[in-house]
Amino acid sequence: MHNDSYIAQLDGVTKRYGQLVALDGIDLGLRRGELLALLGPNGAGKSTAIGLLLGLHRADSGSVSLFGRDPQDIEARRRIGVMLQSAALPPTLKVGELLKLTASYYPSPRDTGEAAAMAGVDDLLGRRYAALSGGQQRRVQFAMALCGRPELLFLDEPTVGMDIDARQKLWTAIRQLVADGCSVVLTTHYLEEAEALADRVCVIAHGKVISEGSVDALRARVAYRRIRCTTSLDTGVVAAWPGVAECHIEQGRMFVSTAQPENVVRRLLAADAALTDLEVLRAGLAEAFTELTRDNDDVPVVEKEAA
Ligand SMILES: Nc1ncnc2c1ncn2[C@@H]1O[C@H](COP(=O)(O)OP(=O)(O)OP(=O)(O)O)[C@@H](O)[C@H]1O
Repeated sequence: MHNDSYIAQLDGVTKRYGQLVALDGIDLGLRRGELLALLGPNGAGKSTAIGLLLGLHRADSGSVSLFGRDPQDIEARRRIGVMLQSAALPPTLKVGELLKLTASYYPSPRDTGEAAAMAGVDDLLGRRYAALSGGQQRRVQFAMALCGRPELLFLDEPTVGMDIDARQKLWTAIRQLVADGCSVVLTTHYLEEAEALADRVCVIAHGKVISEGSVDALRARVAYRRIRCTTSLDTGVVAAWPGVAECHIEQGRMFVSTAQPENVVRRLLAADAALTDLEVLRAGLAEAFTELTRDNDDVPVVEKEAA
């Protein structure tokens, strides 16, 4: 059902490409001022969801709205900034020219120098876009997304190809934008990115939302804890203990996954009096994601009846 508190919404949306059902009656809403991360395996439907909200595709059924309007409405489109996975940009233009051109499409654009500084590309303004590295091009695309002073930013895998420093700087810029009231829809395969930035996470698999909530709420759905320690015990022996789901050695330390951490810790200490560096860790988003999507693997996406 349409909800006025959402600034972007998919309401019972189905989208097919031929017989392939990319989105299967999906409901998705974004509230003003929040950063919503869309997670999901390859082909889950994340980019299709964004494409519908941008008016690039039309839904086969259900309704799509952007600021309460049709996403193809120019009034709605002027309020957004977009960074898609692939951008075909005129190769001969310099970065400064690209930013000026982008800003010219908007009624009250951001100063291009400010957009460039926010994206960390102020030293690239005189360079030809086509001659930049992949990571530099991504940062320029981010600067372009900021040119219109957007109220809502769509970032589709924004940090792919960026080095650690560039990624950290982009995260800082995104946090600042959200602190200033900008809403963000982010897709990412880097779970630490969602963990670092998202107010809310929506896990999509096979065109459906399979889980939704805060990072903490998703983590809490995972019963397992991770025990980490330095021990001479054999992984095969520990793996066979009751309640142990998995056991391996990483960089000289043993990692044990278990839903019964107290019992396993007692047994570890009893079995190895020389055990050190003991830590019990809660599950990360990575474990939650793996657990959530595991049951959805290998489900065919093709609808039984042709559209
Ligand atoms: N233009 C298209 N024509 C045909 N099929 C498409 C098209 N675009 C997407 N699909 C299919 O729709 C499904 C959803 O694709 P989509 O790109 O939305 O997934 P995604 O979650 O963004 O994946 P990724 O993480 O790989 O980017 C996939 O099975 C994909 O092959």
